[in-house]
Amino acid sequence: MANTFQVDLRGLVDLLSHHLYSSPKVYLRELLQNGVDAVTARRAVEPDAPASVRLVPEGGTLRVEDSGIGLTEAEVHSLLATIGRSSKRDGLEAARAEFLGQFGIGLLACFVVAEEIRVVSRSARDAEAPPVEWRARDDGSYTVRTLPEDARPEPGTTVHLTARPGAAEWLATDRVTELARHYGSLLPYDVRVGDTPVSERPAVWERHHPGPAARRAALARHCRETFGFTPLDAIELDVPLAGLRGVAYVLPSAVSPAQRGAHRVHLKGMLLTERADDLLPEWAFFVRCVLDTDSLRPTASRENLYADDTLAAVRDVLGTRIRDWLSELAAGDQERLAHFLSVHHLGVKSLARHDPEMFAVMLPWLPFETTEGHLSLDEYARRHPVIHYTRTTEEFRQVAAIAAAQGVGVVNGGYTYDTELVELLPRARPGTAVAELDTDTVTAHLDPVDAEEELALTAFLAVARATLEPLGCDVVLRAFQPLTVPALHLDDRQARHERARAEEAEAADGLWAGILGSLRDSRPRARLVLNHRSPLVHRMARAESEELLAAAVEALYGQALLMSQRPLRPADSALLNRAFLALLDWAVRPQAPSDPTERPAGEPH
Ligand SMILES: Nc1ncnc2c1ncn2[C@@H]1O[C@H](COP(=O)(O)OP(=O)(O)OP(=O)(O)O)[C@@H](O)[C@H]1O
Repeated sequence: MANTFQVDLRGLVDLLSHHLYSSPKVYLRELLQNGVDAVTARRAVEPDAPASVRLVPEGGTLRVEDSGIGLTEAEVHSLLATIGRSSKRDGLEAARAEFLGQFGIGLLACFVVAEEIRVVSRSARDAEAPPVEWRARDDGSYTVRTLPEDARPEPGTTVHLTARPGAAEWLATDRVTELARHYGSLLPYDVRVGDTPVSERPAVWERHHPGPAARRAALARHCRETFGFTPLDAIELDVPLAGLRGVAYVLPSAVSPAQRGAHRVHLKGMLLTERADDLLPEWAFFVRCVLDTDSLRPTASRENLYADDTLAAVRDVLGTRIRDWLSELAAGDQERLAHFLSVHHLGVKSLARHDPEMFAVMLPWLPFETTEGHLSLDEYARRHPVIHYTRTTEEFRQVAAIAAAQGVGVVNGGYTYDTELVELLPRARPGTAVAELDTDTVTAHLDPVDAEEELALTAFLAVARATLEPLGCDVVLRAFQPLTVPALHLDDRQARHERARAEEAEAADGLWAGILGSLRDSRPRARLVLNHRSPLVHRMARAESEELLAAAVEALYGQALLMSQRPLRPADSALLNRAFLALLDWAVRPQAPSDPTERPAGEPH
């Protein structure tokens, strides 16, 4: 046997009125919306009918009067008293699109602030129908009665709210005015609180301005009032197919790409949400939009947009519009573009990753850190047949100065998106070559040292190799600029990764240790490149004490490691400590006394 659900009315009313919405303030939006929809419905059959919604707050009560379609007694029973029933859903899709409401639950939001809702209505459709009164309490009970003719002579509806204890502030004049302006500033009808108009139509983007400069100033003012910042620029949005108009304001300072924009969306004039975060593609995080549309659908709480195909299509169109604006800047107003990029290059880079056309358009303008300063990749490609890049900033810092001194240009790919973009370059600019900079490339660009000269340093090199062997570091001799750098520590990311893996496996167990032992020699190793042009290296090579030499080599290794800005392993820190103390000791150690009778100071006679 099929049964039907039992509904606990009190629980349902509580759920819909208290838990669906994020704040009590939405009660006012629901009332405004019902009034506006009722006027729309009446004008559909009676185009010249008055179109007004008036809110009258008075000592803990609020009255909302509209000149809309009104209701008959039968409609009151069917529409007001049936949760989930809506007159706005029954018609054709096209007629439905005219209304703001659709779910049949909006009126219940009033129970957040009121303990009783009283509706007095008179139908515009049926001239014979008397006024009717519906009184509902938050326990789910209601009464209906007809009223005498003069209780409401004109068609339309009046909703009376009586504040629940503790909620009177929501019905106070100031609050009602503030909320009515907040939600209703773009509504198409005459909306007033008392006698004060709420509407600010036409919207700033629909107004006529004497010239482009005046228009720009008006938009900037609007942005300050709406969002509290002066925009870098205003991108006008006009998508007739989606019945959408508005503005995207460009933020004057950089924001994190992860922070999704909070956009203001009006639906047929009514403010739907101030926090729409799905309206634009992710990369467009550098703008804040305000717009009015009649095609997007709200969620039931009406505080966000329903993620349907229309929203996806609108997102694409708005993304294209912002992209076109960027291309227009690149083609016509490079000063403004440069200013924009100095703040938002990260957003544009993010966009360029997935948009080859945008990448090509922006290539002459997007800045990258290179060994020759901040340059565009186009400029850089003109100077260097091969664009070398590092994947991390740390690698860049390590080799940049040295590579630059040898004439090898390097781009720092360590910043967000940069490696990805450099790797895309050959596609956007066929004929350019890019290559990741590795230790072999760097070493290959350092001048080899004459065999004879190297031979003269054999003893020194042997001590250096023996000293650094336990640290897994090879020693090679090269000649390079600048002279002030005595040694260079080179260590590929990949090499480090391999080594860490091998060390880990080695520590694991006997079987692995055996297998890996046979591979030990093939492990990639770090490299200390000694600079044959460095006077310091030569002085070290002449040191007579092997003990001093070993300490000096360790110090050189430690200094090169510090210069590479890489995190130190415990063994490296220990070595630095040891080398520093050894050199200190050497420096302050008393020289061998020339006169055997001379005693070091402080020693007792
Ligand atoms: N001021 C009004 N004038 C005429 N009819 C009204 C008025 N307010 C409400 N109604 C009728 O009551 C029905 C239910 O209203 P309610 O606000 O609960 O839902 P809705 O507006 O249809 O949809 P939503 O839940 O999306 O707001 C409406 O569909 C409408 O037919």
